[in-house]
Amino acid sequence: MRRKRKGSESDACEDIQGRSTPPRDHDGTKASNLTSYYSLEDYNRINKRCKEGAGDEPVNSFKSRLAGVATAPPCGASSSLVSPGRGLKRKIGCIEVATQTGRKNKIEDDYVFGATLGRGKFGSVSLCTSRASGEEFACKTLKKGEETVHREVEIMQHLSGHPGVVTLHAVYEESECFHLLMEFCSGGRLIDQMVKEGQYSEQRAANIFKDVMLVIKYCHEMGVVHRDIKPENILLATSGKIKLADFGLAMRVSNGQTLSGLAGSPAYVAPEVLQGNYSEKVDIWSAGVLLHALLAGALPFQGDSLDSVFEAIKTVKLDFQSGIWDSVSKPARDLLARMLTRDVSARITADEALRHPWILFYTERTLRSLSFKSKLRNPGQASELGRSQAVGGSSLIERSRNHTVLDSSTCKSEEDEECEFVDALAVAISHVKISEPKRSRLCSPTSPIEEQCSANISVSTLCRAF
Ligand SMILES: Nc1ncnc2c1ncn2[C@@H]1O[C@H](COP(=O)(O)OP(=O)(O)OP(=O)(O)O)[C@@H](O)[C@H]1O
Repeated sequence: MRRKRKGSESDACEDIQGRSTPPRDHDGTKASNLTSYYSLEDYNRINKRCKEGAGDEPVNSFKSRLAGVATAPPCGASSSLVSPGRGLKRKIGCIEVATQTGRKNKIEDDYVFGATLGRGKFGSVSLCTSRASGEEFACKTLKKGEETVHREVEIMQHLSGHPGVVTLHAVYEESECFHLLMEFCSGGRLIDQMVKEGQYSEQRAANIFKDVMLVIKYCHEMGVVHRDIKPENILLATSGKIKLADFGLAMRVSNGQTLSGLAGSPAYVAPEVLQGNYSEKVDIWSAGVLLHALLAGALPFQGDSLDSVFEAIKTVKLDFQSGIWDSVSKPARDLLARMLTRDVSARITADEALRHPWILFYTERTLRSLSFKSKLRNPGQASELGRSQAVGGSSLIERSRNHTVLDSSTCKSEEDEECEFVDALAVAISHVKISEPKRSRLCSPTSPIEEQCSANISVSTLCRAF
């Protein structure tokens, strides 16, 4: 499975058993113990090694790398567990012509390498510029020998074309490595924006979240479970639109098939992953953690060590009724509760999340359609009306918190279609049942998590949280 990360295995072993201070990131800055510094595979492998004692098997042996490998069905007929020696060439047979073109050339013949954009577990990502067109790309260089490399390439190719997925343009093969030439996302990572900006307004959170759910829905429809949804893996295009990246842990599944094996990032991992048998719903849980972070400015499940984070994921009862949640609308909290439920069958699907009243209310299409109708009706008043609707939008949610329906007399005309539409939406939202999570969905209740009681989440809290 995944390669050994920074630091030695023995350091990590001590660290996991009694760590109170977070490890240092590759650039020397202190990383939070909730960053995804250790992947679950690292944890699984290190824990196993801690139990078995050092020296049982070489760290990078195939078996040790498989310690965290999901026993998912293979990625298409061509991706069954072939011997690594057969390499990408065999796999590339299922990859479209466009990505094969580079294989004949050396990447340096076609592109000039620039600054390093980031480093991950598998390798580094650099900016590179096309010699022919001057166009910029991101190039991920991966050392050979990892089965996941093949899977990542194949899945990226399988998903390429969707506006929410980082496009894979070409793959160059060298004796030691593969270069994945991808679209360059100049806006950086969502996590960095979140740390900088802190808590998001509901409207902003809903718009980002909707795009995330659209791409998750697409992945699931395409039979792909990402397994590592987190803001570190959500990049921003120049346009500001989100792009899902890093398919290194993604797996293809066919209808009804389940996955097993520890995979993901600790703070975002679904409880059923820790239990060992799971489905695409794990992406919904992780997206719920992301939504929590956007709205509250902090992660829902925290702890001083990986074990305590996992314990929180399995047992903490989230309390959306007080503290910071007083200033968050009930529909938003309702959506969160439906995503962060431990009862997998009760957890909503990506499609259901996209049809949730909170998303419908806040997202661009709804607001744009209102404003468009206004323009058609009364061009002179269009912008004014658009403004008042946008303002009315937040008060509407505000009112729905108190189960009050927008009073149509506040609008200019009773027959005004926009008012009817807004009212209908208000009714829908005010009828959203914000039920307490069912007892059966919860593990033994513990005290509500601390950050939910803190109304003022500062950037420093965020830095710690992430
Ligand atoms: N298309 C891209 N455009 C711009 N930057 C990118 C792009 N792809 C990756 N990066 C940068 O490189 C970093 C590492 O990339 P990526 O997450 O794909 O690698 P990885 O080895 O799989 O990482 P991880 O350790 O998180 O699993 C990203 O966090 C991001 O900062």
